[in-house]
Amino acid sequence: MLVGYLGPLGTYSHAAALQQYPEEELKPYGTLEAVVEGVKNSEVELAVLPVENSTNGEVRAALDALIAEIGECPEIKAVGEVRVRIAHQLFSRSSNVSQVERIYSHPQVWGQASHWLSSTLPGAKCIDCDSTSQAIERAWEDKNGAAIAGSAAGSVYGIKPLIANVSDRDENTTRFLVLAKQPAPENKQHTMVTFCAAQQDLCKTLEALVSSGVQVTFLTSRPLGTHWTYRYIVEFAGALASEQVREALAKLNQVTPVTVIGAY
Ligand SMILES: O=C(O)C(=O)C[C@]1(C(=O)O)C=C[C@@H](O)C=C1
Repeated sequence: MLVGYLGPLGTYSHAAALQQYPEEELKPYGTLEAVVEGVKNSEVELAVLPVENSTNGEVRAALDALIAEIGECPEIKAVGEVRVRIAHQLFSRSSNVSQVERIYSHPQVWGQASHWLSSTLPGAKCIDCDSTSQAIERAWEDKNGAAIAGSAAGSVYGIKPLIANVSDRDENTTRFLVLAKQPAPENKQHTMVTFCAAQQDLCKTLEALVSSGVQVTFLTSRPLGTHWTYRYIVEFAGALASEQVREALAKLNQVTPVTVIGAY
């Protein structure tokens, strides 16, 4: 079985794929969008996609890519979840942190190390990269550059960190959804759905869930660009096959059409 992930080797997505599928063949992709496309085009049977970090919240690019591809290909579903401890380190060709002028990393990382960055390197420019491993490659071409990445990325490139811990929080964790072109499992503990609603209808949609007795565990919104209508992504506790969740989805469908993203 082939499992897609945001590469190259050594990214946190690679760690998630290895943690969940140690025996399977893994296929790296260059961007989060390409990971979801890989599932859509059946190049891989499964893929891991980061969706939420305990320090910095939702991974917006990943959720946007997932919603866009599900719109085109509704067979894509989340069928599992993997949680990975994220411990950031600073890697640099320079041996002195005061010489660092530019820092390379994945944009999701800035909010996971913002206190460290503003206290230690307040003047440094932050440069977005497609992944933390790519950040090391780019920082190595810059004599006043440094990358924030994990220890696995350092091992892949055979380098030691200049600073061993730059995360704002020790318990920093990212959760990844496992994607597949399969029906969402009926018996898992959590369900994720998406729907569109005007601002004033948000309470009605939540009421549909809460009055059915399900507990909402995650909620995020994206503006649709019209004033002021949103796409919501909501996760709640409960198996798809349970009476409670069936009732919740039926009630929600009466307010606005709902799409099941998956269950895990
Ligand atoms: O760049 C990586 O190493 C990734 O796997 C991406 C990613 C993310 O998009 O959230 C994964 C986990 C961390 O939160 C930081 C970056």
